[in-house]
Amino acid sequence: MQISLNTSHTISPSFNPNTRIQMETATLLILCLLVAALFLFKHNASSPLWNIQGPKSSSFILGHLRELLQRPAGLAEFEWQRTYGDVVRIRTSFGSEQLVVSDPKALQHILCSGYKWRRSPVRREMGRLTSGKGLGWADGETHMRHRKLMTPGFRATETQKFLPIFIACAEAMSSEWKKIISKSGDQSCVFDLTDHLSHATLDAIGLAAFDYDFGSISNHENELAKAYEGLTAKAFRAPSNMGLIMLDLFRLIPSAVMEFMNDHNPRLETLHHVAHVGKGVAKQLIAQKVDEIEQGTPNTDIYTSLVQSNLSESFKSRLSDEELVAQMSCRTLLFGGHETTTNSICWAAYELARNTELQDQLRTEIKSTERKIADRGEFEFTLNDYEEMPLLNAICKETLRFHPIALHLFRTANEDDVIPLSKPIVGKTGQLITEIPVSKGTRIVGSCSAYNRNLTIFGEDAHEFNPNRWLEGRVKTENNLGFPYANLATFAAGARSCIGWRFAVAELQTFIVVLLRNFAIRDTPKLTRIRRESALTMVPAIEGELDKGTQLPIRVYLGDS
Ligand code: HEM
Repeated sequence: MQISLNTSHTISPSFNPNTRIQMETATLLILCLLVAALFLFKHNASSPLWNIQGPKSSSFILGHLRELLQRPAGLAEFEWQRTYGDVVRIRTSFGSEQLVVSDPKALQHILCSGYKWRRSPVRREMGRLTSGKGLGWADGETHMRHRKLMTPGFRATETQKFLPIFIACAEAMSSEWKKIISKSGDQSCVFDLTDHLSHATLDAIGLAAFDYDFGSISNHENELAKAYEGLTAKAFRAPSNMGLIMLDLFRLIPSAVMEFMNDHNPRLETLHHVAHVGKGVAKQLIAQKVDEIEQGTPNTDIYTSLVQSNLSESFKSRLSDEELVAQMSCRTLLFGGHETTTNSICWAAYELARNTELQDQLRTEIKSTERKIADRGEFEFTLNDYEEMPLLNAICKETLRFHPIALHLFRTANEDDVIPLSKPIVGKTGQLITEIPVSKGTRIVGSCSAYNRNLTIFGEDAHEFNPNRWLEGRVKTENNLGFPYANLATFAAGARSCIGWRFAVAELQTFIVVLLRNFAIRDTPKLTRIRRESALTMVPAIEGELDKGTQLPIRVYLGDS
């Protein structure tokens, strides 16, 4: 996840107080960075990680940051994993070091250690920028308090209640498509799925999480929906080299200074605007929910559940109004639950569009389940029906394995620790290393994409998209290391694992079912140039057209052929 920190904007010659604040901020920043670089240089001279192997870096200033964050998603990690094993030492800015970890036991140890390993300060700051001081920002005790209050809204029983919303949103998008296709003359149209799905999933999260109707499938005028339009493309994109260095060194700057600089950074105006509009809507919603609860007519949305559990907590454990507002703003629920599902559905559609045989097999499974539902006198799918559809589940699992949209989990050791390994790695001295002692402050990046290609767990063909591995029972799940879904790292694990994973899986299942019962989807020539781009989430883009942002052009036919 990166914030674009392009520094090429021009400074107006006319003096004004804002300009002075910006210049002072820039000077302060440069000074801080110089001191930081000097500190790092001295600090890294004697590293306890000296025996861990990793690639040579061609740049002292940038280390491997470009390979990790500017190349197509996952490629560098796959190469490093193949060459050096499941723990690799890389360089970041000014010779600093970081471990890239895809070893299952090591990841489980780090992610499930309570708060022994913390989210990095820069990632927390991103959480604050996108959602205020909500769950994504909170740490330690505060995080535990936020998480406890939010959990009831995400249980399996709640997810079942959201299914009609997901179906309605997917059907509304399909109706729009049918209208457009019927006017086209040849029974088919090319749709950019990133755009259409983004509207449909925004409506779904709005209704399920807040009982708030963005109505964005048919109407693009809602202020909050407009603020969200293309947010990832506008605010988050692959950072420049300078952006990479600053992101890496920000960890050495006191958080109050970092917050001040970001709050006054005109480049982050889009995020400030979204936060401002989101806060206004959140305040209205809190008042409405409290009112409904007091009248004895509470809704079933996630936010009502949060306000309800908050009211029932002892005063000391309650969230403040500011914290409740933060849960509503973008990252916490809207961001957490919008772009993530949009892109996962896109990747499933991409795979299905390129494999018509698989698509036909799945359509047969959908039709046979529809007959079963009709036989019991009902009309719509339930979570149980999805559960009993082996191919649907295999495709969802394989999509989430092969295309994990949250690529990296950044963590910093909060105390000295020893990381255990599932499989020894060979040290620089040729010795086998079975555990890695690390000191407080050690930084790791957990690689979801590399873990999800682990040959021992997922099979020798782990680098191929093949749903059959799940149908044939070839995936090792018996030693599940705490990952919430299918032994995949896609939703992380432990105290900070994805709170919305059930929601995400049910929404993915629903959109696939509704798409295939209404349409046949097919490849377009541009799909041969698809690139997995690392923005805030892993998004589809077209090689040679990266400046156009996210794109997934798919040909859609009415009916099933
Ligand atoms: C396919 C879809 C999704 C994927 C792959 C995904 C993945 C993740 C991952 C990897 C994390 C941990 C990030 C870290 O610790 O650095 C996370 C956290 C989170 N996710 Fe998701 N997510 C998805 C959908 C959702 C949905 C639908 C919601 C809400 C409706 C949601 C809400 C959250 C929240 C609130 C957190 C922060 C949890 C905490 O810090 O305690 N996510 N997600």
